[in-house]
Amino acid sequence: MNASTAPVADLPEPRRVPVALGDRAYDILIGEDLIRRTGTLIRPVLTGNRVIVVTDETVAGLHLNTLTKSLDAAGLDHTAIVLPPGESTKSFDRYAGLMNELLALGLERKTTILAFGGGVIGDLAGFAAATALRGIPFVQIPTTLLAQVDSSVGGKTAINAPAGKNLVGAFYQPRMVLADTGILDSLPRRELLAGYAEVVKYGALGDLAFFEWLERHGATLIDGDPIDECRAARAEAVARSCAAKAAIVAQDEREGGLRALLNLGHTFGHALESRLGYGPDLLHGEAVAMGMAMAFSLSVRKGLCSGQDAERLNRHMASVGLRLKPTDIAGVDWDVDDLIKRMFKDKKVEAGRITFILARGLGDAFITADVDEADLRATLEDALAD
Ligand SMILES: NC(=O)c1ccc[n+]([C@@H]2O[C@H](COP(=O)([O-])OP(=O)(O)OC[C@H]3O[C@@H](n4cnc5c(N)ncnc54)[C@H](O)[C@@H]3O)[C@@H](O)[C@H]2O)c1
Ligand SMILES: O=C(O)C(=O)C[C@@H](O)[C@H](O)[C@H](O)COP(=O)(O)O
Ligand SMILES: [Zn+2]
Repeated sequence: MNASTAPVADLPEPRRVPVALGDRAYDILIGEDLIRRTGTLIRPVLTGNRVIVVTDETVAGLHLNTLTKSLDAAGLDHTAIVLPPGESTKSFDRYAGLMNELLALGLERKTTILAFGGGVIGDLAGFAAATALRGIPFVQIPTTLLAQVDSSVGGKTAINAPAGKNLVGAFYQPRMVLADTGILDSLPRRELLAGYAEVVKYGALGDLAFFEWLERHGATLIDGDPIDECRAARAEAVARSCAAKAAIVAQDEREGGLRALLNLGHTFGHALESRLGYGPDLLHGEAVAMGMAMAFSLSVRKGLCSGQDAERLNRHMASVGLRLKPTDIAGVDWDVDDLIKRMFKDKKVEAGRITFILARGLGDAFITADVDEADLRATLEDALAD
């Protein structure tokens, strides 16, 4: 019997990846058909009987009914707040609107927020949970590949500011993460690809064997053919990515050092996103792919990494359809000085120096502030050349 029609009682146990954070520890549950079981699965981490689902219009249209049925079946009292989809929802205005709606619903300290959507919903609803009544519990139910492999794990919550990406936020851990890999079937290819960039990031930053696995299975994972292999590859990629992220977060929850490795590609990528005003022309994951290409290019320029490794990374990303250069986006007048200014808004700037994540090779990234402006400028000029 196909898993999606099997009685809930007959469904296999999800895989569990623990995030070992002492009194803030939690599990990431990964598998198919978890949305249908949400009520039962989250029960052990709820402190009360009431949940408020925060989601976006697209996810609500496709999947909210399945989720609310499972909450009903578990006897939970629930309400949903539905926001517009897209990066522009991670804004001061939407945050204020969401907080007012939550407060109007009369939430209490034992009310749990369920962040049901991609990284935008997870980051915004997580920040709302961190700040409502000085912190109420929340559960991440990520529905994009990007959110399942990255944003739902580790407790970074934030909104964007005109000055830069994720500049207003909090470290605030969820009580549980429920990653239903079957829900990725409805995700558009462009969004899958954007999430795939963050998957490649784990291989590129610290796990050459995982990168090699992605070279073999990436196309199947994205294109869904054959379907059984695709499902297995998606579940494996989510589990390996979550395990990689959990291992780093458990050692450095608040990015005192090591965690900055997870920012590979982001110092460049965030500057590109902010230049485009967080609009639909450049998704976060797409910016990360371009940013990783630039980070490796800078590493090669500094004589740290072989050109072959940088080419191999780019070849793999291009082979699945990821764009590698900002100039692949039509109609943007890029400016090197403007991008450098934006890079100085990065949260990793220390004593006026940008911190970079560079690489000695595939699977061997490291953190450094030792970059000359001339090398940075030349890297950006190269990336912006046609
Ligand atoms: N907190 C972190 O550690 C962290 C990590 C990585 C990225 N992020 C943030 O995550 C955000 C990007 O997240 P994203 O890529 O998930 O984008 P997103 O939340 O905008 O979702 C992408 C699109 O897919 C739609 N969608 C979601 N699930 C769907 C489904 N199952 N079927 C069909 N459509 C679906 C959404 O409505 C949206 O239009 C960025 O703001 C980024 O900064 C945060
Ligand atoms: O979890 C982390 O740490 C990351 O850096 C993951 C990134 O993929 C993510 O985009 C994160 O939001 C970027 O962090 P920021 O601190 O640069 O905003
Ligand atoms: Zn990211």
